[in-house]
Amino acid sequence: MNKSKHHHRILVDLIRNKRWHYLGSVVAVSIASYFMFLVPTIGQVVIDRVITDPPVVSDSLLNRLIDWTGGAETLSEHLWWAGLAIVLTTALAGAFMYLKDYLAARACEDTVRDLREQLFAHIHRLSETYLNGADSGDIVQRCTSDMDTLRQFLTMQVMDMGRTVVLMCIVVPLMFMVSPIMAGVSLFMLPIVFTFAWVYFGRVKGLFQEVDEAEGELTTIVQENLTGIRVVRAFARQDYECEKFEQGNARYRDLNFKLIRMLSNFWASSDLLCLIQNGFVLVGGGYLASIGVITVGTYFAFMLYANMLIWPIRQLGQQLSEAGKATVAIGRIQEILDAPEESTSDREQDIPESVTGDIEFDRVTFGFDPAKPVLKNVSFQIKAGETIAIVGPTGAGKSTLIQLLMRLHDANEGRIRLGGYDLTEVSRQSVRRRIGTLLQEPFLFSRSLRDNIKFGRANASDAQMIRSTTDAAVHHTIEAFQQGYDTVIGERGVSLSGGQKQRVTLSRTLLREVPVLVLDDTLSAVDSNTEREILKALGRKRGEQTLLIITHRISVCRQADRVFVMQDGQLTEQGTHEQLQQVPGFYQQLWTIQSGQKAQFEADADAEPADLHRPIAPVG
Ligand SMILES: Nc1ncnc2c1ncn2[C@@H]1O[C@H](COP(=O)(O)OP(=O)(O)OP(=O)(O)O)[C@@H](O)[C@H]1O
Repeated sequence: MNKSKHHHRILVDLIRNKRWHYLGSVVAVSIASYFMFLVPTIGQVVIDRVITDPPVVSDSLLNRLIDWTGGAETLSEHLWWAGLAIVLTTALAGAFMYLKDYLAARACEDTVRDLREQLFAHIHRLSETYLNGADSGDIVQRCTSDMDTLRQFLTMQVMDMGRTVVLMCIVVPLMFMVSPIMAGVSLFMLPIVFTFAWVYFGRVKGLFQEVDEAEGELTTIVQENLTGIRVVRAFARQDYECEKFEQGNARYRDLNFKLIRMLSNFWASSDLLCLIQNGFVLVGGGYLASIGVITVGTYFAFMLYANMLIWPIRQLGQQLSEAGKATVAIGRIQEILDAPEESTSDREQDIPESVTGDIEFDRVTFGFDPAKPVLKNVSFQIKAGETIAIVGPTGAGKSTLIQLLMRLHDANEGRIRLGGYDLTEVSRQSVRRRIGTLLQEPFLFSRSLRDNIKFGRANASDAQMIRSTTDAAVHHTIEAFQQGYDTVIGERGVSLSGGQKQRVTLSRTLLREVPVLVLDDTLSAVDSNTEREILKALGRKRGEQTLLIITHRISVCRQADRVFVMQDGQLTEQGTHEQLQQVPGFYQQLWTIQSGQKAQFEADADAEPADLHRPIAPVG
């Protein structure tokens, strides 16, 4: 399908939901336009009947109204009636314009809100593969600045364009009915003004885009510097980053300056064109009135009609050519909406709350690129309540194994079962609700500690929350904060240390009381005392939950019922710590290195403290 047609269809679908509001605003603007047309007409009739000598009488509705109220004499005695009529008609035009603005704003804002919600919900359903490859800054830009471009287009430009078109459709035929020759004089510059604006803005469009891109680049620099400010400081690269920002900033200023210059040229030249049009009406109409082709009243009315149309037409040229910007924005939004969601099937049901923590991998093979498997024919069974430590070199596939268990991806081959349920036959959401995970990188929201901890179980009581923070060895730390659990933590929890963040996220996971708990290298960021406390707390729950701990530490493996060794996507060893340390292989090597390091550390610790201050013997 033609891409831009596809984009327009999305817009049409959204607008269709609010069609009555849009229709109402079109009706309102039509009525307002008619009243706006009526104002000069009242002036025209008054001039022709009361001021002109001899009076000019036509068969119009207004003339008949004057006759009905007592004729021109009565009107000249009560000229304020005409003034009042003009005020009332203007007020009615204003009221209908207000109604049109109200209905249109409601419709447009609702349309954009619907689209925003649709987009946000879709982002939550996007596939893991898409999210892994996506640039989050770009997605944020599409959800905010592109959405705003679209909002402005719908709420302002479309409405103004619609108003101009309706005005033209109503006023132009009426002008021709009043005086075809004056209509010709008043309108002949209109196509020129429109074309000038259209062509000019078509040419400036590229510059608009350049300004947008320069602004985007500047935003990216600021965003990156804020996120990575500690790295910049650590490498003492502030000057370099400031210089980079200055370059981008200067480019942005230069482009904006160029744009403003070009726009000033446009406004000045188009003003001139519009004034030439007014001049034609002034001179041409005056001449036609002087030779009696039109009445003085008609001359007066057309001076106002011409002004009513020429300025909006100038804007219309600009708006139409700028509509391209909105088309680009909706195209970019549509690209996200078209991105693949996590797959679901009709057979999927929710896994029951009471599911046990038995896990089975049955000849599972998986690769992000199926041609290059990351997990190769992995099989194992874990009984509910077992504690399993998973070790292996970096990149062996340990985290990927957990991602498959959580159905972030589906296996290319083989079956994975949780509590006997084949994961492909149950909904992803329900699987994730039954597994508590602690990721390598702790993430906290910029909310209070209470909100963060209760994130996975909003209805938990404070007592339950405190039990989980105590288990995670962080309760006393939180209590020491001035506002305790109500302490609001900065973006990504910057006011907490790495270990504290890790423990808060652990308490958040512990609070969920799920049959399976996964710690993905979580303990590496805490000191050995905290590790011991956490393991002790987890030990108290031993047998209640299946616990999978990805780790590099033998001290953790010793506490596990079994140890799995992953190497190059395969499960190469499994058994208890005691069994595996006897078998030559990866685990034995790990144990040898770490127990050797421990022995060395203990020997150093036992050494005479004076040794540290022993004078260094001269070399040679
Ligand atoms: N999203 C992804 N897309 C493509 N390849 C990936 C992706 N995530 C991981 N990989 C690759 O899959 C392999 C296994 O990665 P995984 O994160 O499972 O290793 P790991 O054993 O957990 O390593 P570590 O101990 O360093 O965390 C690696 O070669 C990695 O490069």
